[in-house]
Amino acid sequence: MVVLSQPALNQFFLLKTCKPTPLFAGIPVVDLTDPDAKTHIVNACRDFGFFKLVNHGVPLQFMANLENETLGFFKKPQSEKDRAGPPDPFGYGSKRIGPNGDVGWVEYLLLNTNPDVISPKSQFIFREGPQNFRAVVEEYIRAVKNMCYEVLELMAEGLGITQRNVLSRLLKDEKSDSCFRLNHYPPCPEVQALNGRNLVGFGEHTDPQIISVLRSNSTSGLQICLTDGTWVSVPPDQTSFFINVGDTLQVMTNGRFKSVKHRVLADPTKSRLSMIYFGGPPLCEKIAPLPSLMLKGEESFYKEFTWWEYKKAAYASRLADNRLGPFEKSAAD
Ligand SMILES: C=C1C[C@]23C[C@@]1(O)CC[C@H]2[C@@]12CC[C@H](O)[C@@](C)(C(=O)O1)[C@H]2[C@@H]3C(=O)O
Ligand SMILES: O=C(O)CCC(=O)C(=O)O
Ligand SMILES: [Fe+2]
Repeated sequence: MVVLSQPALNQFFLLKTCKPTPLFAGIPVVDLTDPDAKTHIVNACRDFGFFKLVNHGVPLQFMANLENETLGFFKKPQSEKDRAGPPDPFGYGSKRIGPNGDVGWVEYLLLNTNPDVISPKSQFIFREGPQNFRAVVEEYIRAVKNMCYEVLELMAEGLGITQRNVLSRLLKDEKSDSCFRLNHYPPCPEVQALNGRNLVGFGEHTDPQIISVLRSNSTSGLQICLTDGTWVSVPPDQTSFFINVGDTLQVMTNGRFKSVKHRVLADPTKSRLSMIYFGGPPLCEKIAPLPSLMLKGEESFYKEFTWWEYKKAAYASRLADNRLGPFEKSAAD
């Protein structure tokens, strides 16, 4: 990515004045090998929509392999990377996020997670990319998906649902509409001259899917919004995963879990690399509160919709929009 002068930064990127947010020590930590993991998962999803997962069983070597290969891709000349774009929705993108005018200090690759439906653009990326790229992406995704199924099965148990696979089956389905994102936030030395203002790497938003599984290098930048509206910085941990509740899981739990609002700020000196698996249901899946969770007489807070309908609306929205708003039932419904 090119270096921009300060006036150019001011013009092009959404800069916000915000107080420094110290690293937050209260992020819930779930140990996947803990016999009480299911309870901790449910409590964390209820109170934060977010948690850190340790002892997850995904080999650290898979993370390191993917990080190395990905850095190899982002180090290529801009003209070569651009040949893997635009991200419509899959492919290479730089500074522009989504189709509706959002921008950020980030470059990224968006990929489909289903190796059978690998898009021509992804094939191109893997053919032109670093030597081993496709192999390490697939190795990583396979391991993360399996770990994610376990998290969702523990979540169902923790919610008191007897059908353990009620959530995981949606991601295991061969038609699951999941995707994978590799984000690179180059260091931005100009940030230091911004008088306490921050440069947005990836603007505030919630993830539309069921669940997101994030791993980053040791550069901070990720922030989450707590239920009282305060933003806190997540201490990075390159050996762990961070799990986000997505909008779809909020609906499926009838609001018991809330999708977490999050964002990334650019760092003046260090580059951040993150890899995120977004687990979504099949396009035709009806999204509604899980019947096995609903108490007697409890009504859904949401109109019924399919994932395809929600996804279509999401891709017509701006990053910071409240995407679930139009799907909430009003008094008249
Ligand atoms: C501005 C946008 C980018 C996004 C599609 C959208 O119109 C609204 C949701 C955004 C988001 C956030 C989570 C994931 O990073 C993502 C891939 C997704 O599924 O929804 C992005 C979309 C994107 O970058 O295309
Ligand atoms: O890159 C990150 O750390 C988070 C990015 C993110 O929230 C997203 O891609 O949806
Ligand atoms: Fe996100």
